Amino acid sequence: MTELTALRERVCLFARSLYDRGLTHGSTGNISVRTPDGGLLVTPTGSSFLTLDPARLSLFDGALRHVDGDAPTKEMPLHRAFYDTRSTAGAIVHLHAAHSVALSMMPDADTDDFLARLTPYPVMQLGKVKLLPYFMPGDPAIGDAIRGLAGRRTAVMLANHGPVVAGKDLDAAVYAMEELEAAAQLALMTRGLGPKGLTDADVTRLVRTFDVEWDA
Ligand SMILES: O=C(CO)COP(=O)(O)O
Ligand SMILES: [Zn+2]
Repeated sequence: MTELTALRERVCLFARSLYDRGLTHGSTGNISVRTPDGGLLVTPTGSSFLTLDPARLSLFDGALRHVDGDAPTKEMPLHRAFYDTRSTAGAIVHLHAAHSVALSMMPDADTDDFLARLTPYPVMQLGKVKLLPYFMPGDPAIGDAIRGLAGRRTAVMLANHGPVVAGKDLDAAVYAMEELEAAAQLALMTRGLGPKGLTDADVTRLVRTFDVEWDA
């Protein structure tokens, strides 16, 4: 099996797993991943994570021209913006994950630091998550907003829509996305109950120990 064939299957495996756990639904969500030759493998627009066909994923060459497979996600501007501003990005995952979306609509949401610091892994895998305003799905302005962050954030939350996470590879992007959604769920579960979160000293230690990119 070639590296590209294995990557096609891994995209579909993760997509199916995310779908099966209700982390996105219907034909929502999209994934892109760098190919060994510097191109991209992207989930097709209108496709469901339940039934992705590895052979029909959209393939882009190193010059990011569409060369094979179905038409790509309409969120290409968003994916491109992350790759253009974060040289370390090897994969991008976007979902319509319910707890994150619910938290994005709270009137007191912190737009610069979306997730309360309740547990260590979101700090370690996401750093600070920026809450961006609502845009229509597919609006190129989402890409402009991500470019405006100049590569300082690994994850953004699109208000009333869904999270987007960049990772060094597909596994890292998926795991970090799972942390984002789990952290949003914990924030909602403990909302109004005065949970004892991590201290600033705990966060500083995590950032230093795990070499977290921290946009102060
Ligand atoms: O989540 C989505 C839009 O934001 C899904 O769109 P696509 O089917 O074009 O990937
Ligand atoms: Zn979406």
